[in-house]
Amino acid sequence: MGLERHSSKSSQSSLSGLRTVTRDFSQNTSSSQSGVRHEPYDASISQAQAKATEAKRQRLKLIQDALAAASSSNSTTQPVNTQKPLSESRTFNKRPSDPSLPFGDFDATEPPVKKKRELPPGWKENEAKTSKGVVTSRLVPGMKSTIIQEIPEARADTRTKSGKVLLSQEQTQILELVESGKSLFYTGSAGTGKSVLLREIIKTLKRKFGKNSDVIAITASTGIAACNIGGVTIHSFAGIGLGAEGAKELASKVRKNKKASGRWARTKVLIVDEDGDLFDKLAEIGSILRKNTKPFGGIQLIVTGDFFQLPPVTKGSSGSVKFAFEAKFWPEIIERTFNLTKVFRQRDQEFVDMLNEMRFGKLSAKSIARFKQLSRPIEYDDGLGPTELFPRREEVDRSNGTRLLQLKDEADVMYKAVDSGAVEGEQRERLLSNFMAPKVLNLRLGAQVMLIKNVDENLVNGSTGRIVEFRYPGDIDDKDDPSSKSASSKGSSSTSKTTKQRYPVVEFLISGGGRAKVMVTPETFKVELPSGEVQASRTQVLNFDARKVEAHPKVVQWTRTLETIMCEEVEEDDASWTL
Ligand SMILES: Nc1ncnc2c1ncn2[C@@H]1O[C@H](COP(=O)(O)OP(=O)(O)OP(=O)(O)O)[C@@H](O)[C@H]1O
Repeated sequence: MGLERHSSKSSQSSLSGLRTVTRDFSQNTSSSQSGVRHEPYDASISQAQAKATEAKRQRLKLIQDALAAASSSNSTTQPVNTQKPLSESRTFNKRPSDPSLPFGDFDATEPPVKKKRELPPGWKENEAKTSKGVVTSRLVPGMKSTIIQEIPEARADTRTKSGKVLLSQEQTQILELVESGKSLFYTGSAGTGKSVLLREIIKTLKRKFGKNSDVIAITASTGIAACNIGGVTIHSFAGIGLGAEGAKELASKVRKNKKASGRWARTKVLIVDEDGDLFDKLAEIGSILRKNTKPFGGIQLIVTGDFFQLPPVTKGSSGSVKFAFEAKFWPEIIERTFNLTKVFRQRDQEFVDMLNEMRFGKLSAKSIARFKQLSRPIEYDDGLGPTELFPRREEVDRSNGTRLLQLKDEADVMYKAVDSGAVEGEQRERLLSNFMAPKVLNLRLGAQVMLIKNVDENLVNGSTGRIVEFRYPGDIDDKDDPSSKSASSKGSSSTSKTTKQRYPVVEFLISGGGRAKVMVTPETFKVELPSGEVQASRTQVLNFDARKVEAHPKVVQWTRTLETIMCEEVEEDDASWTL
């Protein structure tokens, strides 16, 4: 069972005073009572029993009266009844007490009404605020007891019983400004709840516009980011393809596209998640198409993201970076810019400070020493080393190359990608250079590899494994080994048995434990227009993953201009704060 029983001091103390009265009904003499055993009649015994029963009844009546009096003078005292889940007996629980409970008519000669442990609809998770945080009680299906867990607010699920998110003050203020129609930008370091706030913004706007919620355009700069927020890429929304042409040219192109021009016409709020490059172009296109001189044609704009985490991709090594906040129209349209400061993800202030220093690219001597302390050889027992992340592709390639050379078995097996697409020449190369799949991939027996496309629920983008052999397609369908299969999302039929090429057979660690031996065959990666036209595609086998992380001096400078919302929430244990 993956659930622990937490019994923190505070939860115990709030239960003090709660007692269990065990009533023994085996002594019941009432003949009308079903289930009573009938003994042979003995008058003397019967008389004594009747006396004892009467005395007991009197005593219990006194107790009952005393309890009733206590109850009326203190409304938070709960009935002494063990039929209810523990959590319901907590004095801070605002749920009304169950009127069907036999408190007022307590009769020791009557067995208690057998009550099924029933929870009101929606009582899966009931939260009550205490001075220390949020108390969450869960009834775990299949378990008899209620798990009571005290979670500090910062770690608690953000949702209340009604499905509402408990936003912090700064998140709430931004949400209110959005609702009032302001165009704004908000950022914040990792874990400050940007995504949580964005989801609430989207929900609130959908409520605001009701049936007309198609006036809200939710976009992100990458497909993955768009997927996460239920949106589309900004390119797809705008209908500008690659967006390489000038604003006027793009506007006339969009005008010919009914769907795209319709989107521009009806949109009232545009949500942009981490986009920099296209800002001015889109601002102009919007104003041309909507015949409104304001940037974006007067559309309300909500921009979010963290420029420290993901600056715009530069064009070529000498290309200068242009952030959205440097755009010509930025000051004209973005009325307020905010920095979220409350960190929800980490509670350790020292760690938050270290991460924050790292974010700004300025580590103190103390933090450097602490990071060095953390450095140690990594132990792993699954035969797979930890994945290394590098900010630059060149560094990834260099590291992969070195690792390959360290493997003494066999020579490299080389895989050349097959490229195609509607665009050609330099433009296609530029598109392809952003792909995870490389043009040429060298592999070797024993190499550790990572899947870069989802195959099924166990083999997903990011699954790691080791090459155990190279084989020709068809050889892998080993009937004696059910774990063997082909890692093509289209199945092994996409590669002919007569192919001269051998492919790597990788032993992957699969989610939920276990391993699977898989032949990895070519997959196609592509960039498509909303119309479905493939701009560029590459068919290739495997490569490592790497995330680019860089701090940029322009962002450091600009961040100083952001507004922070002064909060009164100063609960010590709650969360950490950052600049
Ligand atoms: N108001 C809140 N109350 C409690 N927890 C919250 C709140 N807002 C966010 N969180 C929690 O904090 C964590 C980080 O939130 P989120 O992923 O939205 O941060 P982020 O700023 O988008 O992070 P990143 O920049 O790393 O993507 C999540 O576990 C989330 O549930």
